[in-house]
Amino acid sequence: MAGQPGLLINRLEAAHGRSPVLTGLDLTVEDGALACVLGPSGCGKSTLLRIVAGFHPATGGRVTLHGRTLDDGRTRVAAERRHIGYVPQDGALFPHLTVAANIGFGLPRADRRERVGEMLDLVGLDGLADRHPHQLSGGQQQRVALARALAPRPQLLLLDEPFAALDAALRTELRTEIAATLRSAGATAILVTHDVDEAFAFADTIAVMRAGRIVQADTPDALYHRPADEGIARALGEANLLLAKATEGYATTAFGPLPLTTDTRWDGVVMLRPHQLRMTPEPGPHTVQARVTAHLFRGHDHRVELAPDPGRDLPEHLVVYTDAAPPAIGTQVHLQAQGPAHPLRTEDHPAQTLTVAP
Ligand SMILES: Nc1ncnc2c1ncn2[C@@H]1O[C@H](COP(=O)(O)OP(=O)(O)OP(=O)(O)O)[C@@H](O)[C@H]1O
Repeated sequence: MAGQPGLLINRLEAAHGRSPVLTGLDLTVEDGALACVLGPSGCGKSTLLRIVAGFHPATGGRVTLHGRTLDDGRTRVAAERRHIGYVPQDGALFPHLTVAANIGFGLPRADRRERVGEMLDLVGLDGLADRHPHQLSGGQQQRVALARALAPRPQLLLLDEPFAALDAALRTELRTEIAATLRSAGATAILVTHDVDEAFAFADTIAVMRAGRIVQADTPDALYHRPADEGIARALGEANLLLAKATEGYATTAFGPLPLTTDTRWDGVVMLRPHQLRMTPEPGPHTVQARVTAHLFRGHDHRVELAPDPGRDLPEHLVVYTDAAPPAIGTQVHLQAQGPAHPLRTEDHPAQTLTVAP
């Protein structure tokens, strides 16, 4: 049932040989939710999925699916008895079997034909049932892999960077399409990726992973606008960090007083995302003068890098995203900030919360 915790992972620990990989990882995925674990290469994402799937043992903690303990570091339910589907990076289809036989593999004979038909329909591959994997495009192969994983009606589907081998355009198309397919099937799924765009396109919940732990899990919107620290802020996108002094109800910055995302009084660093800064030709109240140092057309917008005038407690570079064509490199402009600014812990500025408003 949607809203009920389907998968519960508590204090999970795991190692490869003597090297610890997961060091007390917590994650909850509600039934019917599409969750994404986002983290850099090597942080332990695949290991996490492999433990949930039953291919790798936990050394501590607990993995529970619908109240049933799958692994508590001592006893483990066998992978084939977990009712969990797994789609690896390369799809791993059986090369000598047709598409239909790949999807129907392991299904009870009685409803195999019907279920294969449903799955082909779901992933939009009607008419390709008799082909072999080598006669399919990369995207079609991944759709077959998804259909094969969904065919036995798993309680949970695990996707390990399933779009990594595809080119950029196909990746974008397929991740949106597969998210829609999973939603229409009411599936509960976890996708692991190091690609933030993929996480945004796919997930209801993003869990940011760092060095064997989940450091923050929330909706994409909440994570983007209210990350807990600088590392999480940068994992979700570009960020402008400013020094701020706490004032009643506001943070005083080089851009003047800005409202905060929380009702905390905050002395330290605050974050503004690039779309919260605006370039104007004329100075105005609380504007900061800056010189355009670089710009990049990205199709949907322009990314502009600017060097603010020194001596204002600002970073060397600020980043602005704008729909309008940017001024030439070297042009002096004035920057205006739009709140709310978000208080952020950073390594250099472990900022202090002064008081929390009642
Ligand atoms: N079979 C293995 N034997 C020994 N060490 C391993 C093994 N598999 C993974 N590791 C190590 O465990 C750590 C986590 O690996 P894992 O594959 O889980 O990370 P990941 O976040 O999925 O990385 P990527 O995004 O590159 O796939 C890495 O340091 C890796 O080198």
